[in-house]
Amino acid sequence: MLTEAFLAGKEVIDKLNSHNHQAFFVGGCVRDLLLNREIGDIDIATSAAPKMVQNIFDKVIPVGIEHGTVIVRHKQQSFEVTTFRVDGKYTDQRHPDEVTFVSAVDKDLERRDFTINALAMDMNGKIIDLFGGKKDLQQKVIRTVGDGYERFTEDPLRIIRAIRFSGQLGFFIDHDTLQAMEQVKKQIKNLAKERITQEITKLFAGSYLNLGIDYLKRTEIYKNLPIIAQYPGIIHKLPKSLKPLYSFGETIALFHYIEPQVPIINWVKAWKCSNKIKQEAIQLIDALRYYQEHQIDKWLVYQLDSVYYSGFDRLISIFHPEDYPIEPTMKKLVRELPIQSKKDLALNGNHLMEIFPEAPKGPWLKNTINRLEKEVVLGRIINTKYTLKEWIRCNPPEIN
Ligand SMILES: Nc1ccn([C@@H]2O[C@H](COP(=O)(O)OP(=O)(O)OP(=O)(O)O)[C@@H](O)[C@H]2O)c(=O)n1
Ligand SMILES: [Mg+2]
Repeated sequence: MLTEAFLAGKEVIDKLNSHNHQAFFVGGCVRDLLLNREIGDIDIATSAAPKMVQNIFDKVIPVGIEHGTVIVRHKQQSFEVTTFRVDGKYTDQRHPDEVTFVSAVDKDLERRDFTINALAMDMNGKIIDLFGGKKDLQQKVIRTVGDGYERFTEDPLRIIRAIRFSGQLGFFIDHDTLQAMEQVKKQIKNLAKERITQEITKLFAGSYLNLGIDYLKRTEIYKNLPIIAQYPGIIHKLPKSLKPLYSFGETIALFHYIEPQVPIINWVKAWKCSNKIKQEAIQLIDALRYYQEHQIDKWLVYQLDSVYYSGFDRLISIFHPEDYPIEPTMKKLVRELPIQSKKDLALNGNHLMEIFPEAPKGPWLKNTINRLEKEVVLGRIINTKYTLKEWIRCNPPEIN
């Protein structure tokens, strides 16, 4: 079934064709269409040079003209349109030193990583399959296009991509391909860390991640990954049957929970993660630790940002499978919370200073508010000025 995005993509291809240019769907979108999987981004390869593409369409964003790539906006969708190309040598293993644009799709497909990613499809749904990609899709095999050693030295990220695809699709890696991966694996160290993080994020979100992790172990490719290279025991401590984790913050929390010796901040720095991922990992770990001592309660759901509830539940499924799923309980508890934040407390710092007029300002103010907050959230005291004042009189703060 062609999605709306595909139908809009067909119109882009149709328009290029009507200007006498060849154009095809290529890469992951063709693979995923044939596998009946949800389609991510749609890539189009064309014989038209980037300048021509810019002339043909109204809305074109020149994201990587030097590599022949522009983004065409059509019907509110984005299409990465790339001119057929043959890459030159890769001195930095990331950007080819030169890109030669060619007029045929064959050469373009030849430079791609795996047979299952080297399929092209024209606007009538006719597939161009020069390397047995369809057969490999049927047989569930990941195999390089041509010589594996060459493909992996061109871009060693492809080694991790092979493992990522096995974890996403449940495919086995062809024997020669696997050998070539082992030959080139040391070069993974030279890759930009963000690129590795992107692929490993997709691996851990894969439905068959245990297969991918098995490959990481068997090939010892994990010895070339940030942090894991220095703590090789970590990978072996991973639970045997993991469930997919949909964000890298969850994955960091998983690793930190099984190996607390490595601080979260070290993961974040070594894997070049965003602040958002860092916050997510910290919140999830705090919640897991609290859960270990107290189980689920209102304080846990109050402290944990609700966007992380399902991630927390996924970690519970790993570490406390008998308690899974816990998200419904969390959602029920959050609806019953007496307050949503500190601001809702019936007493604030100014009130506290009125109660203790002699006391100087200091950390005691914040500490007292925090204690009140927890008592109220846990339902041990009612959130009224009177009861909070009474509680303070019975539990006078240490003024500091
Ligand atoms: N190191 C790489 C990265 C990409 N490609 C080619 O570029 C296509 C698009 O790359 P990308 O979007 O990164 O991967 P997809 O295969 O599309 O997977 P996803 O669904 O995750 O986007 C791939 O299918 C593959 O043909 C490649 O040959 N070598
Ligand atoms: Mg893609």
